[in-house]
Amino acid sequence: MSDDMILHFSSNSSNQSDQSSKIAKLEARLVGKASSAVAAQPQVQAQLNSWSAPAKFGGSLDGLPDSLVDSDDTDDDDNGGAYLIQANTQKRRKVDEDCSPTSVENVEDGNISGSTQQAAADARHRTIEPLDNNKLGGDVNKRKQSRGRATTASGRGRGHRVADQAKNQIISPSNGQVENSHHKDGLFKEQPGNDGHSSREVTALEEELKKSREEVSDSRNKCERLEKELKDIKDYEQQMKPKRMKVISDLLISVSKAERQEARMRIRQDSLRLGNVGVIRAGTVISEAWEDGQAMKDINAQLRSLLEMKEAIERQRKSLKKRQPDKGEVAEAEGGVQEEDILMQDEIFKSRLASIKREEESVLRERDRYELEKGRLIREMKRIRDEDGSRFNNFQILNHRYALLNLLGKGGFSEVYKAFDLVEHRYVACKLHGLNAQWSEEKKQSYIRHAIREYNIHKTLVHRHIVRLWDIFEIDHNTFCTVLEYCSGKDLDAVLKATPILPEREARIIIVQIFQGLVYLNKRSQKIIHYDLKPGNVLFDEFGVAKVTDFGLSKIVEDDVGSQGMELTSQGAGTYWYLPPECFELSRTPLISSKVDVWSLGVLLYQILFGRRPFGHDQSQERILREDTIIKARKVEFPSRPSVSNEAKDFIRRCLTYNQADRPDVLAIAQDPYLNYTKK
Ligand SMILES: Nc1ncnc2c1ncn2[C@@H]1O[C@H](COP(=O)(O)OP(=O)(O)OP(=O)(O)O)[C@@H](O)[C@H]1O
Repeated sequence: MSDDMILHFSSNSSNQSDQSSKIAKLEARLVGKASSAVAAQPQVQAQLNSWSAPAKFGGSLDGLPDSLVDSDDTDDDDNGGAYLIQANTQKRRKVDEDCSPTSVENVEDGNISGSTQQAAADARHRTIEPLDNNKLGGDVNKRKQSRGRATTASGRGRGHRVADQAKNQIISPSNGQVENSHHKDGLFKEQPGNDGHSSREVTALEEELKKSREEVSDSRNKCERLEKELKDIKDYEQQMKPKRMKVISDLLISVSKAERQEARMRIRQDSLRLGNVGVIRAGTVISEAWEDGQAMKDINAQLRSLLEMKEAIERQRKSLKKRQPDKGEVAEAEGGVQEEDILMQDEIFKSRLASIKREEESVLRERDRYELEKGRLIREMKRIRDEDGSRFNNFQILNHRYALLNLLGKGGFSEVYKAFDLVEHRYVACKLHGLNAQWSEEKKQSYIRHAIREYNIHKTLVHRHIVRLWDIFEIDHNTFCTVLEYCSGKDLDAVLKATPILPEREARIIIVQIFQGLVYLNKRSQKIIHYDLKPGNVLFDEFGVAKVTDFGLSKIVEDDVGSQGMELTSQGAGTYWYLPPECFELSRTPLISSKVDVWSLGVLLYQILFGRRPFGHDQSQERILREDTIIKARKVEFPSRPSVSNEAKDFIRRCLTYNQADRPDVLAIAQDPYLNYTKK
């Protein structure tokens, strides 16, 4: 070992006073025996060989020159931090036991400096680090890297051989015991003062390790306990699920039963007031006819009596006129008094007729109100009759999750039930599509294809103003069900039947919402024409939000469609009052676009504002077709009452532009100021 190296060790010494005095002593000796230092070299080398051993345990070679650092010692890394600490602890304990003052003397005699001993203390100190920092693996790896770097820098010189030798002295892989004959020989000794300190440290570390082990074991137990608890809860949940479903559906069923009872009771009461369907026999023919209830009878009686009164007064007036004196009689009648009486009497009759007219108007208004109530009653009667005749009226649970409650209404080929989704816990509308058993297999397949097509279009639509379609499933060979977002408000058709004219403000906000839904349909990559916009296909939720439904006739606009639009292949379908002229063209296959929906909304707004449709209001579908009503609908006329803003009329005119090419499409009309709600 060179003097440099010895000096290097000296420079690594701590500031402990006893160590320092030893260093000073040793340095003095080294200076005095410069020549003997060379002779002493092999001995120092031997001692260093043994010294490097403890450094190995804690990876505490940092203080050593690069040439002494071993890059091949991967064993400790592989065994992991805990093993390393254990080995270190055992090693240190052994070192503590082996160290005695005598051996220190020997070291001094052998010209090793106190700094070497300090390096050993440093090494011990560093071996504690991994435990203190609680990151054993990381520290080991770091040291491994630093050792790797050191080797690259210095190459495998003499220091390497020293480290190799040290490595051989470190741990028996089988039991982690230190195998260093030098220790046994007492070559490596420690100061007595440090001895007590180290053993306290070791004890503390051992206790800490024990505690950590206990904590690990506790955590493991806790983990197992929690896993078991979780499993129990899951099992319990699984067990409870059907029970909970049963309780919820039982409650819903009892509420629905009460609602059914109430609905039937209300019908009975209203029937007494408004009327009922009676059976009329005419020979062998039995037919149904409406029989007015008491309130209607009273109103009609009132109207009749007013009419009779009116007629009586009219008769009186006529006879009064007959009694009017001629010129000769007037002269006889003392200055025309009789004439004045007649004039007065006529004035009294006129006044009475005017008051009868007012009364009559009031009764007629009341009768109109009753007529609306009667209409609602007739619809409710029909609903109840449909519900009673439905095969789904016994509160079935469909597809293991949809609890059918009460019938909402019946369409052409479907029944719509209010239902409760027992999985998502929300109300839904189950639309039950029944195929007619009499239909040919081909017709059934065509209907199913059509419904699946509708489902595929509708299911992708997610918008506030479009009714969501949640699910579809088969019930049996002839029936399948689509599950829709439930809209608890009425549909617009029912609203208009109850209140045929809405204030412009309310009408406008309904139309704006529908247009927003249409804009969504036209901004998708796959544009959609609804094609069947009418009051019955606009639903309201509980907050009055309008939503478009029924995509049964809707068309997907393919990408390659020209500017004129796509071909209308299903001509004849739809509700004629709401379809534009191009849909009735017979000379060629019509080309259609979103302008169809713009026209329909123009008709809808007109109807909401004026209580009637602009074209063919009183005509049947068949007559509209026969008389080319829509083909002739070149100009829209507005009634003088109710009064409606010019903006609304202009907007309707734009929607009802006869010429398809001049009519704006959905995205263009969406920019119209009438649909814009920003503050002016
Ligand atoms: N999602 C829904 N939420 C609440 N009620 C609904 C829903 N869908 C339909 N209804 C109601 O169910 C009834 C029947 O609906 P359906 O769509 O079958 O009628 P329709 O349009 O007259 O029939 P079709 O489309 O077969 O001609 C209507 O009164 C409608 O208001």
